Parts: sequence; C-alpha cells; structure tokens
Amino acid sequence: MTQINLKNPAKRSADNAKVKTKAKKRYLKAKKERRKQRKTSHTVLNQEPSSELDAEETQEVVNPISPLAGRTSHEETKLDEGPAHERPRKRRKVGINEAYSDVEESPAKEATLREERNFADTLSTAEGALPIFPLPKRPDAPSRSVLALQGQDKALIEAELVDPRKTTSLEGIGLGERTRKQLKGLGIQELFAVQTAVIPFLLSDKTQHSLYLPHAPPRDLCVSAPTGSGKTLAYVVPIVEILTTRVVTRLRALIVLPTRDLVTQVRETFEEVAKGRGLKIGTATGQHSFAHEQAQLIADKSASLQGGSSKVDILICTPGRLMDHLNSSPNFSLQHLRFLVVDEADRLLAQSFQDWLAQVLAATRPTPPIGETVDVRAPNALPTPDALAPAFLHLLRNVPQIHTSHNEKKEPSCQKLLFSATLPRDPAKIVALNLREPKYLIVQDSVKGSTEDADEAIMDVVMERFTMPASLKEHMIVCETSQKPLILFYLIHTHGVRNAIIFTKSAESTTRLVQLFQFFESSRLSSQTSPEDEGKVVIQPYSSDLNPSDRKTVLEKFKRQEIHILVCSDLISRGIDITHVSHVISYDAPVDMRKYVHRVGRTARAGREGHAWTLVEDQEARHFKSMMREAGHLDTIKRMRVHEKDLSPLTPHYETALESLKHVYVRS
Ligand SMILES: Nc1ncnc2c1ncn2[C@@H]1O[C@H](COP(=O)(O)OP(=O)(O)OP(=O)(O)O)[C@@H](O)[C@H]1O
Repeated sequence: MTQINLKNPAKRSADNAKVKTKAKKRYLKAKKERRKQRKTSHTVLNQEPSSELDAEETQEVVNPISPLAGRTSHEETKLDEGPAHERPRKRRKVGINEAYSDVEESPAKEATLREERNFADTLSTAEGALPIFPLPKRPDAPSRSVLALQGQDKALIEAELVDPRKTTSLEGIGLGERTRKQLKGLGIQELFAVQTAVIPFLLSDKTQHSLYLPHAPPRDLCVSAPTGSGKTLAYVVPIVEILTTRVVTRLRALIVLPTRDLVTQVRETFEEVAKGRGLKIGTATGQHSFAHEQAQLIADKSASLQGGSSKVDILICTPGRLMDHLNSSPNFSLQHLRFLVVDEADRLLAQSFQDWLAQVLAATRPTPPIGETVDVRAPNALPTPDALAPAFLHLLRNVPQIHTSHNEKKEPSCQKLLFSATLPRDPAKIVALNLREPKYLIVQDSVKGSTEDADEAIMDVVMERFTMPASLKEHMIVCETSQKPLILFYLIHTHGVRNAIIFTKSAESTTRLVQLFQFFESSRLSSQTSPEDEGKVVIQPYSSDLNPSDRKTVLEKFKRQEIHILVCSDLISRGIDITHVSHVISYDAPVDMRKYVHRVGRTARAGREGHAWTLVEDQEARHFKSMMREAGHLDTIKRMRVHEKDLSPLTPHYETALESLKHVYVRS
C-alpha cells in the first residue's frame, strides 16, 4: 500500500508523483489495449456482410468466443452496469470500452475485464447490438393550414369541391318531365356547376322526395359558390319538384333573405319555375300591413289549431317580419317545414333580428307538452286528419299509448339549406344552425383534382379568400379625394359606360353624387353643338330614402335600360340580379372583402363579361391593397391610371357643377 507523507509536503508531492506514474502506466496500457480493441471492432463494423449468410457467420464466429455466451440478458445488463456501480464517476458520455478504463484491478481481474470488453465488442458488432438512437428531433410547427382548420366543422374540411366549368343537361339528374319543360321554356338549356351538384343531392334519392321523413331525416347542406353562378335555381328547382307532390297546403318551404328586393326577386323565380303546379307562394317583408300579410298567409285564424294553418306552401320573407308572424300570428306554424333556406347566409347569420334563427329552429322542433292537451277522442278535436306533423304527434296526450314502430323517435323533417358567395368561416355561427350531418359544396376555380388543390380550396373558404366570377375584369384607380368625381365622370364618358351600378358609402353620398353628375351633364350638353339629349347619361339614385314603390319603379326602369346608371349604397350590393350590368364602380372603396365580393358580383353574372372599377383615395390605398393581398387577390386587380391632361377638357364642366351644387346646399 502506498504511504502518503503528511508532514513533508515536498515528499508528499514526490510520493504522489510516484503513485500517479504507476497509475498512469496502467492507464496508458489500458488505453493502448482499448485502441487496439476499437480498431478491430471498427474493422468488423465496417465489413458489411455481403449477404445474409455473411451476417449470420459474423454472429456465429463472434458468439462462441464470448465467455458470457449463454448468460441471461439480465446478467449481461448487470455486468455492463458493474464498473459504474463500483465507483462514482464524472458524468460524461462514454463508449462501451471506456466504461472500463478507470478501473484499477489485479491482473486476474484485468483478464476477466478484458474478456468482458471482448464481449462488449461482440455485442456492438453482432446483430442485436446496442441500438444507436437518433437524436431527438423538434417536431415541425403545425402549418398555417392546419392551424386554420383547427376547430372548424369536420364537414367543411371534407367538403365536396365542384369545378365551376362543369355543366350538365337537364336529363338524368332526377328532374321530372314538367320541370324540364318549364326550365327549357325559361331558356335554360343546361345546368350550371352549383346546380349540377345541389339538385342531384336533393333529388337523386327517391326516398327523400317525401314531405315527411321523421325516421330518416335528410342531411343539411351548405353551399359556397361565386356571385351570379345560379344558386337561386339550385334550390328553387328541387323545392318545387318535391312540394308538387303535396295534397294539402301547409307551410313547407321557408326562404329567408336579408332584403325586400331579394324577396321580390326570388318570388319571381319561384313563380316562373312553379307555374302551373298549383303551389301557393307568399311573401312577408313588412311592405304591407301586418293584417294584410296575415290574411295572405293564414287560412284559418278563428280556432286554435295545433297543426297550424297556412294559405301558402312556400313563404319567402325577411327575418324581421318572420319573427312578427311567429310571435303574433295565430296558427302560423313551422312544424310542417320540409325546407328552410337561408340565402346570403353569412349576412343573415351575422344579424340577430331578435335572435330569429334560434326562434325559427325552435319552431321546427317539437316541444314537450305543457298545460292543456287535446283529447283526440272528443268530437272535432282534430280539425283535419293531417293537422299535426309526425314529429309533433306526441303532443296529443290522450292517444292510447300502444307501442308500434311509430313510437320510435321522430325527427323534424326540415332540411336546412345555406347559400352564399361568402360563406361564414366562423364555426360558432354554423354550430348555431344545429345542422344535421351537413354536407358542404364548394364551387371553386382551382379544382384540378389533386388533394393539394382540394385542401387549398377548403383553405380558401376558411381563410375567406372568396372566388370571383371568371369573366370579371377588375381595376383600381388610386387618386386624390378632390379629383374623385371628375375621374368618375371622365371614366364614364371615355369608356361609354351605360348599364352601370355605382356604389357609395351612404345614402347622403349617393344623393350628392347624383346631383353633381346631373349638373355636370347639363353643363357638358349645353356646350355641345349636337342636340342636347344626344349622348346624355341618365343617372338615378337608388337608396333607402326612396319609398318601396319608387324603388321598384327605379329598378324596373334600370332593367329596361331607361336609366343608364344607378347610384346606391350597399342596399343592393347583395343578390340583386340584373343581367345586363356591364360595370360596377365603387366610388367609395369597400372597407371589407365581403362587401367588395358582393358589389363586384352585380356584374359578370351567369358567365357574362363584366368590369369592376374601384376608386381608391390616396390615404385609403394602403388598407385597400392589404385587404386585397390578404384575400390573395392583389395580382388579379390591375391598376388603371388617369392623367391630369386627360381630365382637362372636362374640368370647366366639373367646376360649373361644383358651383351649382354649392348653391343647392347653401339654399337648403
Ligand atoms: N342554368 C342556367 N342557365 C342559364 N342561366 C342561368 C342558369 N342558372 C341561373 N341562370 C341565371 O344566372 C343569373 C344568376 O343567377 P342567381 O341570381 O341565382 O345567382 P347567385 O349565385 O344567386 O348570385 P348572388 O350570389 O349574386 O346572389 C340569373 O339571371 C339566372 O337566371
């Protein structure tokens, strides 16, 4: 045993040196040996077996050498751990050979250790060697699309994509002979993409043609398709087709729209398609007195009828007036509804209108009986045999309870159909509709069939990157605020614009612009040598300031092209279908993308060409461009430039018009 001199530090250090030298020698020897061993194992490792046989041979040659052959894996594990247990060491990464390097033992023990080292080497070379684990990898961050789709309706993610170029003939998609004839009479030779997808979904399964489907209720449908793509006929045609089978008039289809103008327009479409079918169509918009509407809609107000009473099969309405009838019209019932259509769904779902949606949905569902019930055995208890819809029959308490298949749970048969060019992405809004196994149909341009395209299209809906009609040409004109009216007048005259709709930000702005334009026209025409009326542009306001009948007259004149240009606020930016509109001009730039989509959608309808121009004031340019960029639309909208010198011939008339307008405002 080595003595350590505690008294003499110099001697102590010499002793230490001696001890160290011995230990160092042993260490160097062990190291040399290790290196030798490693060299051998490295060569073996690098010698990849040329065949399976080689690999097996390697194992067979190696294993018999090991003195540990035949030991249990448990014993082997213990042995590997041995040195580490014997002496606590600094924590560092060690190779299997290094694990033995710090051990100072007797030659006999060293021989054992050498054998063990050999065994460790065999382990590293043989099959079943200690596995080399790959370094842990940081998982990839979820993509934007994955994040965007989180929390979205599963049905939306699995939406069916429809190519907008797809058309189909009227035959073979479940339409009856009469409907086909009717459509041909309306000039419809083939069905547009959205119709080719929606009509078969609603009609191809004959079992779904029934008016009541309490045991196999139909799936609901959400449709996103560009403006002017024919969404109205997509729901009008199947509703007419299915309701034609009805015998008794009940309120079976309810179409909810955001404005009176749209109610009138959709009513016209229903009347054209349902002509000669005996279906009764009604509207409720508040345009007439409440009593008048009740008289139009309800057949029997005198008695309280559990099954309700209706004079119409189809009711087209605005949500406000619908609420009035639901709350205050006796016998106005939604229990027989087979279809609930929410057109311009995003707009309607965004507005609460006395929580109209929740109330309508509640009215389509049966409620547990409360209070007084009807004794069906009493004479005249049920006014008509089919007064109650199947899902509501349990309300008749005194019916003897005999268990039959009819006691099975009965669902309301109402099928919800949602349509919009800008379907809401907010899942909460969709959830509020309580949709039944909803199916999503998306009419989207980028469909090439690949999964990536499909995902991209769904992402577009989720991210609110809306699809525009393919035949639409879009331009923006960035200008100074003071120049805006003059630039507008210049564009109208140089491009010979007629059949246009100009959008402003308010009714007041509409009135002012129309007056200014009319003064401008007077000045311009008075200066020309040709007869005054030649080349006159007829411009009219269309705003909430007009009463409903005046609005109707203006719209009709515009449709007949007696008025060339309509100036309006966003009152008619949605849904209005005037096929000959060639230009949509946003005199005041829209502040959000939805508004933009619906405004420009008043042109380029049903595959026709159309132009959309947006005047953007200098200070608005940044917001407008970033809005377009976010919507993935900045590349599509082109810049149009108007030079100062082009405006100069019109400047005197513009100045005169400004002067005249000033007088008007001073006087008033
Ligand atoms: N199959 C068809 N063949 C010819 N014209 C059609 C066809 N389907 C619809 N149209 C016409 O296309 C025009 C646009 O239809 P519709 O008003 O239904 O569009 P939309 O998709 O509802 O548009 P928006 O989103 O602006 O309300 C209408 O004039 C309609 O008559």
